Amino acid sequence: MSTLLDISNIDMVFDTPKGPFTALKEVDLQIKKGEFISLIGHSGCGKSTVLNVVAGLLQASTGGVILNGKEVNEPGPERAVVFQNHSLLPWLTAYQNVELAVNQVFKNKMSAAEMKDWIEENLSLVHMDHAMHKRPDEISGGMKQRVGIARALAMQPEVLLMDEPFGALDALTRAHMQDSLMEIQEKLNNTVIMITHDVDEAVLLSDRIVMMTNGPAATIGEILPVNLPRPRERLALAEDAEYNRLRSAVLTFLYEKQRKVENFSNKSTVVEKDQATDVA
Ligand SMILES: Nc1ncnc2c1ncn2[C@@H]1O[C@H](COP(=O)(O)OP(=O)(O)OP(=O)(O)O)[C@@H](O)[C@H]1O
Repeated sequence: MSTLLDISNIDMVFDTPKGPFTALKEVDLQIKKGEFISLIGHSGCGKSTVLNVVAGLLQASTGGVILNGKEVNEPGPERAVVFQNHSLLPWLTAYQNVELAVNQVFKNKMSAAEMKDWIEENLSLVHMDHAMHKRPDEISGGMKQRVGIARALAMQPEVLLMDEPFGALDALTRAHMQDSLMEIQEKLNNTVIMITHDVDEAVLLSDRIVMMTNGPAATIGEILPVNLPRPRERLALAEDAEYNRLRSAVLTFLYEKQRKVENFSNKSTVVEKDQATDVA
């Protein structure tokens, strides 16, 4: 299959008071339609910078991003972003938050009745149809993230960009959200780039895991294809030899090949291999 999104040889240099800072160096990645890509790497390596360049929120210093043959240089609804913190408008209901995005994209293309059906369809896809007339302060963190995902999906983006979408959720809610996302993915075959710090989440959800080296001048260190059959079921996978091999490969990359020395109160500490599966 041909490339949908071409992240072509990106360098990102930020101007800082101390002079130019090279955050990314020669980041090159081609993504096919329907692929689920995870970006993983230690804190500060440049994952959000990559995502922001694809979103059109940042302009690369060298190289660029091509989506469907067109260069990306500003934000657009064909690249919807889901952030860690839902970013819903607090005075609007779940329905109205999704409506705002749908209006932006489909105003002259759908009738009022079609728009209503479409909004409701997307809210039901994320299992939020029962609470669609509630405001963000009346629903849980997980529910807010569901609305954020519905809002992004309702724009029918060509690429869904997710920056640690479940990072602020408790483990159980997070597992539910991962299952929902796999279910949606199976139905819609979205093209997704997701930043995560969670090794299990990366293996469970991805077709490929893109592992980034530490900055400055961070780049793609290794790409791990995940060929586990779908649908994937977390309990069965816990015992699966291939799942565990992939999980170990990511951990080895992060904690051996890209071992990171942290400075806590003037004391150097190395984040050890078996400490956790959440990347520091
Ligand atoms: N606007 C900016 N100006 C200067 N430096 C920046 C800017 N944005 C990011 N950086 C630097 O670029 C590097 C990469 O940052 P980025 O936020 O992309 O990392 P990250 O991998 O997403 O981190 P985290 O996992 O902690 O969210 C960091 O060293 C950061 O301090």
